[in-house]
Amino acid sequence: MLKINRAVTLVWQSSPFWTTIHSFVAIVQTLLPLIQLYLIKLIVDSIASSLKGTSQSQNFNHILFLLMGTGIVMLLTNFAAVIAELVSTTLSQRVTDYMQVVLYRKAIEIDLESYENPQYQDILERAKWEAPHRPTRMLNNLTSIGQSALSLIVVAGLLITMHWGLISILVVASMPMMLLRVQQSKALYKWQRHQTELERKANYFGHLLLGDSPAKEIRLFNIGNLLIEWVQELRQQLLREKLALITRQASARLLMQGITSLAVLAAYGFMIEQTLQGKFQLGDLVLYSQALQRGQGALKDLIGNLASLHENHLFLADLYEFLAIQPTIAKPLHPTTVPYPFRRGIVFENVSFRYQNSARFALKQINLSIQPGEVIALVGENGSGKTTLVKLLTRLYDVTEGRITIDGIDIRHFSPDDLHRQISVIFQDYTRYQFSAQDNIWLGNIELPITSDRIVQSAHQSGADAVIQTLPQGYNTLLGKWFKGGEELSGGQWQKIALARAFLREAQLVVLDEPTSAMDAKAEAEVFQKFRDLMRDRSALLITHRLSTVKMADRIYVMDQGRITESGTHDQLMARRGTYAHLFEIQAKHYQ
Ligand SMILES: Nc1ncnc2c1ncn2[C@@H]1O[C@H](COP(=O)(O)OP(=O)(O)OP(=O)(O)O)[C@@H](O)[C@H]1O
Repeated sequence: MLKINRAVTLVWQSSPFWTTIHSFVAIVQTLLPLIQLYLIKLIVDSIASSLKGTSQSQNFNHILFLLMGTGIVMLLTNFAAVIAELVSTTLSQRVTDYMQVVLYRKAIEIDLESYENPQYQDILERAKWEAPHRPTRMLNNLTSIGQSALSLIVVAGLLITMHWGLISILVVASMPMMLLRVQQSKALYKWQRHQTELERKANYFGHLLLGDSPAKEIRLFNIGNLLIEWVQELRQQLLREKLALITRQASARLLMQGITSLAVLAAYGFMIEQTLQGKFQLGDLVLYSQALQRGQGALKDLIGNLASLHENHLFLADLYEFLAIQPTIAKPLHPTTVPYPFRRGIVFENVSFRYQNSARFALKQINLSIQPGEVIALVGENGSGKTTLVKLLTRLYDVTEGRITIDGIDIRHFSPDDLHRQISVIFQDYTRYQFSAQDNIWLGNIELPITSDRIVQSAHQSGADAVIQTLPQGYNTLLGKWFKGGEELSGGQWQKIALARAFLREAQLVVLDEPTSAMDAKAEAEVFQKFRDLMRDRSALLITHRLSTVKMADRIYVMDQGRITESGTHDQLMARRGTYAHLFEIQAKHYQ
């Protein structure tokens, strides 16, 4: 019941106006056929009294009047059906749009960790399927249930005047069907839930075959047909299972329908027998058989809608399951403000970290400090834990052991939004927004006006300005190839744009996780010269495999298998003749 309330609330929240109109039209649609039925009864009565011979012309006028009334009701019924369709389309679109926003809002609140969990992906996938249409369907079920129930009450009142047994036969004969439908809804839900991962896999193939980023590899490795074969197998498996289920369900329904039809036939037989015995007039027979027909229709609708309500209610549980996910990265109730400016800076104290579902620690006993104004570099082999360290610093994940502090305060005491305002990060898998060049940079600090001079300034600092100047509409040029008129950039050019976005943030710490890997050597040297100037009063954390860049850092930390194995300036590390010196010499040799 609670879930039904929630569904109706969601529909109401999406549009109170259209929900009211929808309910009003539904009431009108219920009443009209009943009025029509009543008018027919009056017509039959008048004909009967006319046949008895009392005042035929007066009766004829009366019948004509009733007939006109019936015509108007029929017209109104058609009109109401058209309006109902219009209202229903509008309302369901409003609900779909509203539910999308509800989903988006929840998705941006959930921990990053959830995205790496297949179970979460299943919940998200089901919520995506169900959210847009289930609440409207439930509302429609509820209105139809109300309509059928009202029709049934009126029809039952009529049938009882003939014989109480008629309505009882109808109701009892429908019970098995009702139970069957509920049981079938459960089976369908269970099957669909079970299929989520398979369905998601099939969708993944769609992403590979239709997406723009895999398109190059699919052509060059010539694997398109193979992927199509794989997805066809998956789809066939899904179809086979679904067909088996719906065939089983349809056969069971057919059997039940047979039982109900037999009961209705018996009721008709009873009515004919009563009329033949002279207990009822022919008009009564017409009225009662119409009532029985409508009653049967209403009962069928009622059962169908109750079963469907049950089914929608089961499926909505998936949406509620998604909406109930709470971020584990707790926001403090009374957050401390992030110090401005940093005085002592950032310190990692014995930090260890293990990803959920992972047996080994990605970071072990990390001790590291970044003082105000310092440029720190992190170097190390692939998988040594550099990016993980940044994820902890920005609280995309929380440490497993130890703590990270800013000016001695544990970062868990800050609100994540406040922390993110002070730490600007560009990851190696930064986003290429298919928006204008200006928007791409402005998204780094939306608190600034979109026309701010700082956008161009940041673009200068990252080298993006020179790229943007060559574009047809300068800063207004749409980037990427997804939309008409878009200009595609090279990898290095996109990186410059991403860097400008990071610079715009005016954060006290800028973190660049392999920011220049796609840039040419000249561009990289220029960026870092500007970067040093820019960082005069701010701190920076650089992650890079190019050790020529690392030389400029105030302190370098070398990571290996989740641990810091060396630290110091370039000269100190070279003098130490450890891993860093070894790596540096290997790279230097390539340039000689
Ligand atoms: N989401 C994750 N779930 C589980 N393990 C992860 C996850 N992300 C990374 N790891 C593991 O953590 C370790 C450190 O990964 P990380 O991405 O921090 O390395 P990195 O030093 O940044 O590597 P690279 O130089 O290749 O970018 C690796 O062993 C990796 O397999």
